[in-house]
Amino acid sequence: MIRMLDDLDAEGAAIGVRVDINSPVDGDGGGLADDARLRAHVDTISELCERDARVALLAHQGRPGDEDFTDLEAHAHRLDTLLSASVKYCDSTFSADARDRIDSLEPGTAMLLENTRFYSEEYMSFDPERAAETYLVERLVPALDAYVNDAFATSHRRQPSIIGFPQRLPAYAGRVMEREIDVLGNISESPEPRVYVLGGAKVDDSIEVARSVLERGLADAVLTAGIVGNAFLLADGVSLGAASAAVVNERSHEAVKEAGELLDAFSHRIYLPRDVAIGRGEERIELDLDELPTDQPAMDIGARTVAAYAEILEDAGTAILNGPAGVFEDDRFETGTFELYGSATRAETSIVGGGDTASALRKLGILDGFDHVSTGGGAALRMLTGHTLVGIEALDQ
Ligand SMILES: Nc1ncnc2c1ncn2[C@@H]1O[C@H](COP(=O)(O)OP(=O)(O)OP(=O)(O)O)[C@@H](O)[C@H]1O
Ligand SMILES: O=C(O)[C@H](O)COP(=O)(O)O
Repeated sequence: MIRMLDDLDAEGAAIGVRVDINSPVDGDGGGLADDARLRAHVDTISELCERDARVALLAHQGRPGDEDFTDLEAHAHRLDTLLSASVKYCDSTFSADARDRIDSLEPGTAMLLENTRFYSEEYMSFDPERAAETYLVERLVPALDAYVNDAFATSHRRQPSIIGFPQRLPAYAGRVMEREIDVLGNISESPEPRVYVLGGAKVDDSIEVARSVLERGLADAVLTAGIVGNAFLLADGVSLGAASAAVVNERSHEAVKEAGELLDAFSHRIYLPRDVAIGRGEERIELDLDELPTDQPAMDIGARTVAAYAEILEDAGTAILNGPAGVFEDDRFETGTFELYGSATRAETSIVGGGDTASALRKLGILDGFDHVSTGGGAALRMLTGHTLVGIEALDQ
């Protein structure tokens, strides 16, 4: 059974709370370019502070070697502004100083510990038992009374801060985690017909999702768009042109073959774009499939595809969407995503996963129309295929 915050005796307790505030950062100076993930955790942190807990926040930012691999000072300042309780910053994660500062936290206040991935163990994969023996867990456990996992978006990772602490401390799901489990953990119970829209650039991941939901009978229809749609068109023998084929092949060598296998097995449940949009100079030009190939890459789905997909989505019991329909960052190619996702909001229930997708919808101003916008990318995709996550399993004590 997974225990929730309601089960936690918070008053005066030192609570380690794992959050996922991994965010886009500004190139210069390491400021935050988007604080949506920080806002998502406000409920959990505020509630614990209001209940007089002493909150030690654990989080990562970026991956070692990447430009967004930064310290968490800016995150702490932003959380301090977002919350009515005070949030301090500690520039180490489990040093003696960090432990002393946890010990002297005032009830009703929080402190963000340094980027967990500054320590190499946190960027490795462990079994839960081994994760519980890492330095991070060993050193912090004596300073903590309980652990809360609110980092749904990282809970597919076998990392110590996710799966180690529940081996050693009473463990609870935070409010973000609770909401995500409620919606994504019961996907097979959601209203039918269930329609998955798979767009974006992660062709291999999306094909894997398509395979899984079709084989498990979770999907009544899979609508393809973005580079994923182009891979399916190529697999169906449509001659898109060398430029589009190169974009697909750059992403994956196996995609067209695997998409072809899925089409052989499930052709009646997989839907392909009927037209595409390309750029010529400043202009957007839509081409039907019989007007192809073209020397320009297909950057969006066209109006005929949007209309056909909208009919299916508006009748859906559940619409589950991941990945934009086109290169939404370019004004000429945002309409496919805007129209397609707009029609999905008219389904009985609409669920969106994927960080880029959420930021596309925020840019297009249609994010509020969805019933559930997951904080997770890879984690949400895994749940949407009917699997659980190691971090959630670890909470099941
Ligand atoms: N036809 C296309 N050609 C080139 N790029 C495309 C096309 N369609 C969509 N994209 C690109 O796909 C990217 C987003 O895809 P991605 O699969 O990463 O989304 P996501 O699942 O929401 O993200 P994440 O899982 O990282 O949170 C966007 O940058 C968009 O420009
Ligand atoms: O952004 C995410 O999907 C999560 O924060 C996990 O990050 P990771 O893919 O670097 O483990």
